[in-house]
Amino acid sequence: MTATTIVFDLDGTLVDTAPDLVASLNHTIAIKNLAPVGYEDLTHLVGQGARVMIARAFALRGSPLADDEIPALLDRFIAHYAAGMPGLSRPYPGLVEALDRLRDAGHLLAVCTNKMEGLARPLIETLGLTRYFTAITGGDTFAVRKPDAAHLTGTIELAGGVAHNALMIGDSINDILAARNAGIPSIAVPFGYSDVAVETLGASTVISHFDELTPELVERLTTRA
Ligand SMILES: O=C(O)COP(=O)(O)O
Ligand SMILES: [Mg+2]
Repeated sequence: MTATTIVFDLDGTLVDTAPDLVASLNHTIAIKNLAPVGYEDLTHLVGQGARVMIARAFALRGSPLADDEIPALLDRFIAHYAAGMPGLSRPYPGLVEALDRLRDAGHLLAVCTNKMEGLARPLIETLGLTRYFTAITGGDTFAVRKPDAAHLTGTIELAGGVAHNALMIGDSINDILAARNAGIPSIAVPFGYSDVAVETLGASTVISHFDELTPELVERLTTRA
């Protein structure tokens, strides 16, 4: 079996970060006395990094931000989120076993997230997962981010792999589109933060638990006819 680069999205795929994202977002919008957002709002807010999430939350509460207000609020979010890490965030069930299994099969593992790299790395570190990944890139690592193919292909290259033998696993349209834009097969997971049913995202397949993520599945999805 040849080494495939298996690239994971972070928020809603590797780790259930929702409680901490919501808490830090509510800490941020509380500065203008806005009503807190809930988990059900998160699927419409998350996906393009903290800056966009903050802007969307203020707009959702009827108080859209001027561009020059965003940097200070982003700092407020980052300080709160970084101080609480890992908070209530936990890897999804079966993840660690799947990472062990895939690594033992000789595959390269990487993270490609639209979260800022400076938040993604310490989160992965505090959860004890850094050692699995040969590359971790964020929404601000390159000039572009998911769904741009170059974020994904740049991650694969940093991981020491090749785009023609790679697989993307994610919870949202940005992940599946980035894979499609790069000509890479993809797996969608339904336990994350998609605002639509993951079956409609156009992934190569859907798995509902990491127990299903086996070397055999990787082989099947990456072997070209
Ligand atoms: O933090 C975000 O907005 C998105 O993060 P993800 O790309 O890991 O899902
Ligand atoms: Mg995600």
